[in-house]
Amino acid sequence: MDNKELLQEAMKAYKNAYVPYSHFSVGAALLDENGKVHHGCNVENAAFSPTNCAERTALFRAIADGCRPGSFKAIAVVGDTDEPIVPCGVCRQVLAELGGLDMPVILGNLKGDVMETTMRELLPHAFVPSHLKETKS
Ligand SMILES: O=c1ccn([C@H]2C[C@H](O)[C@@H](CO)O2)c(=O)[nH]1
Ligand SMILES: [Zn+2]
Repeated sequence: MDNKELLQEAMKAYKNAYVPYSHFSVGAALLDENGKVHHGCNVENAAFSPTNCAERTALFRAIADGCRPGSFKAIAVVGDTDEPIVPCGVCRQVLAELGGLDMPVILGNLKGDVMETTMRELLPHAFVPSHLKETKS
């Protein structure tokens, strides 16, 4: 599956976004090592803070379905932004741990603009699980 196809999968998830508060839909498509696509959309809540972004919905869904951290091939994300959408800070932290620092991150918008990057670029000096092992008890 190429970047364009994965962005199209993200567009399918975009249509399922539950966004009664922001009216800002986001879709994500996460490609696993077996070629399966795990879809995610943002799911909002009247209390606001329980809102889950599209990226984390896709990652948590894949983990719940048995995929393991670091095993993903790529994630594509789309939103209705002037430039390709970028993940929020919370999602960057989760993407760094579950996706890994070198996972390709394909960012797009409805106009067809595309930017390909990695978590290493989006979250430099990321706090990752190996840092916890540096604390001796
Ligand atoms: O990369 C992003 C940026 C924002 N959102 C969601 C959170 C909220 O529902 C809405 C507005 O921030 O968009 C995502 O899902 N992914
Ligand atoms: Zn987010």
